[in-house]
Amino acid sequence: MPKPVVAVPADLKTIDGVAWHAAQNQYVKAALTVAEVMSFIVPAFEHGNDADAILDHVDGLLVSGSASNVHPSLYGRQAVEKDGPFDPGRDATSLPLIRRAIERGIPLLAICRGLQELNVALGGSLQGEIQENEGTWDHRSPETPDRDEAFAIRQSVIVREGSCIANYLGLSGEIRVNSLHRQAIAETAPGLQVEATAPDGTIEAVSVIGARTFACGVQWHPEYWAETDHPSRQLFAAFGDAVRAYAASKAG
Ligand SMILES: N[C@@H](CCC(=O)NCCCC(=O)O)C(=O)O
Repeated sequence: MPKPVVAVPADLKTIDGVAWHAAQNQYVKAALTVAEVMSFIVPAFEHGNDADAILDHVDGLLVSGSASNVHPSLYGRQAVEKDGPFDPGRDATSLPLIRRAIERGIPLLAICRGLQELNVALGGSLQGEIQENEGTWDHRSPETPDRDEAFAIRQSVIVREGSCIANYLGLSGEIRVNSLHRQAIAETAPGLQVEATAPDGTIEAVSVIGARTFACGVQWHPEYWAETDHPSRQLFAAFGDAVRAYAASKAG
């Protein structure tokens, strides 16, 4: 069977004054080396993308992290300056892909911003600057130019017993993860169940209730240490297995 392909929504970024549709290497590399799937980077157009036309040609959907934030208007709030930076093209591409992948039973792994997009796509809401809330940790990365340091594994997360994530990891209870976010789920979407939380109560993982296949979002970054960190590797390997199963089912 040919190597399966997953869609990866790009970010729309300006690099040296030029607009690029780009995905970070760490996500597509983990997809290739650990999930053993290829990535099809989807341009982040605000108008004109056809989610079904894209999903007809792939076997999974991998929604990556990004320093940009989902626009608050998508979950019923007025945007204020500190809610940015925004990427409306990414929002307009990811949310329809997420909804249709779930409806069509196509495997979905959503990471960090991707978990936030999953929650908004299904009708939930987000909160910003969570570190300013009383009793909430600072989940942002340390100020450092060193990416390994920024993505260092440094935070506890409690995986709920009997959850999908626990099944994929082969364990429940405390795991250690990295953390690079200042937003988090406020209201969990109706179709999602909480799979893991940080000791400060921050939601760290969700899954789609009744999903026909792998359909999870995590607030941490399993892609970054996917080759060396056990829970990270387990998650990407399980996603890859679900993608291969879906591809095989399409082949009939
Ligand atoms: N912007 C959102 C989501 C955070 C996120 O996806 N972080 C990824 C790390 C950014 C990078 O690659 O440098 C939030 O802040 O909650």
